[in-house]
Amino acid sequence: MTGRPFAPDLLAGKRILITGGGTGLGRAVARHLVEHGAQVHLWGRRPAVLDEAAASLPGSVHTQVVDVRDGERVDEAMGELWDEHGPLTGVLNNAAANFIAPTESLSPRAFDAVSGTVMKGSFHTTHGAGRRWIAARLPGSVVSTLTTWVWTGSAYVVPSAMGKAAVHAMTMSLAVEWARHGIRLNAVAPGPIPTEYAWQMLNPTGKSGVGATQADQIPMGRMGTVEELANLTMFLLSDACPYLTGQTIAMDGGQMLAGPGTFAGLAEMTDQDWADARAKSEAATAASKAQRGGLGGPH
Ligand SMILES: CCCCC/C=C/C(=O)SCCNC(=O)CCNC(=O)[C@H](O)C(C)(C)COP(=O)(O)OP(=O)(O)OC[C@H]1O[C@@H](n2cnc3c(N)ncnc32)[C@H](O)[C@@H]1OP(=O)(O)O
Ligand SMILES: NC(=O)C1=CN([C@@H]2O[C@H](COP(=O)(O)OP(=O)(O)OC[C@H]3O[C@@H](n4cnc5c(N)ncnc54)[C@H](OP(=O)(O)O)[C@@H]3O)[C@@H](O)[C@H]2O)C=CC1
Repeated sequence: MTGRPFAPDLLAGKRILITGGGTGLGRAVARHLVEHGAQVHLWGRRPAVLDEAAASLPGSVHTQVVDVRDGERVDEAMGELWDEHGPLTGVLNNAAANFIAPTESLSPRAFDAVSGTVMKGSFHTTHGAGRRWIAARLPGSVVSTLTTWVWTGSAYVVPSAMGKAAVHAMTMSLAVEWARHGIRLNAVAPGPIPTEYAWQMLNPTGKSGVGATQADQIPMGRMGTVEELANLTMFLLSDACPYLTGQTIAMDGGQMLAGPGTFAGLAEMTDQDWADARAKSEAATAASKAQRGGLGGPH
């Protein structure tokens, strides 16, 4: 059980922007931020979705209609937010687009719709906050929600994997460039946490349910939870560890490390299976020893 490891005032005095905060994980994390004392701002493209999300959350929540691919609109909205409410203390780059498709079938617009939302959207938002923090000599914390595909790549979601890898590179690069300004950049890479919109894009039919959206090949035997993601995100957005920067933290129950090129599947073997395996390999060793003459084992 995850519980509530943090004090309710962990984020008191923080003002945090969540892009794509009207649905799914962004909206769920927003609730945890508010419940830990933060003022929260939600961006997305659909006014009704944002309004409904804001109304459902306790505490101080503001919304703006922003397409993060539009750099000029991002800067304008960031200026409005700063002028009306004051400086942000943190940004959560959560907005994303994605769908499964054979890469050879993608049009240029399809590639741009996904990669642009992730890569350009995260850059524009980070840049809009970062240049204001630097000008005002204020610290800041940027957290981006990525995927483990930044290390492994993934077939059939190539524009997303490319966009997320670019934001992983931005995280490492700006962590160094902006460290002297007190601005930190980190990222989280969750394994599957089912949400309505994402599953319509990633597992839309009865035949599309493979590893990435399933629990059966995850060593911990289950999906992640919103509470786990929210706790990790809050830790990174809080003042708990100001020395932490430039890191992308996988939170996937060991999924990425249990690839088909490893022996992870042996978790299915019973005690009898293991006894049989040992007997077979010991027999092979004995046969080998018999051919070694006087040469024994390790000394
Ligand atoms: C499981 C563990 C890891 C999970 C990691 C999760 C990653 C995620 O990011 S899930 C996030 C899912 N959420 C979303 O995608 C929300 C936002 N999505 C959208 O806005 C749409 O679904 C969008 C991605 C299609 C983009 O919409 P929009 O910007 O309005 O673009 P268009 O509808 O005009 O489409 C642009 C272009 O893309 C082509 N296209 C759309 N869908 C598909 C598809 N399924 N397959 C192939 N191509 C597609 C569309 O035809 C357009 O191209 P042109 O025809 O050349 O104009
Ligand atoms: N769910 C999962 O298992 C995992 C998710 N992730 C990541 O977590 C994040 C949230 O995903 P999830 O909640 O599942 O998916 P959702 O589809 O629910 O969230 C995506 C959000 O981004 C917004 N968005 C999309 N395009 C734009 C745009 N151009 N400008 C502004 N906002 C935009 C959408 O709102 P609107 O359409 O109204 O603009 C939506 O609210 C994403 O970054 C995803 O890659 C990572 C690993 C696993």
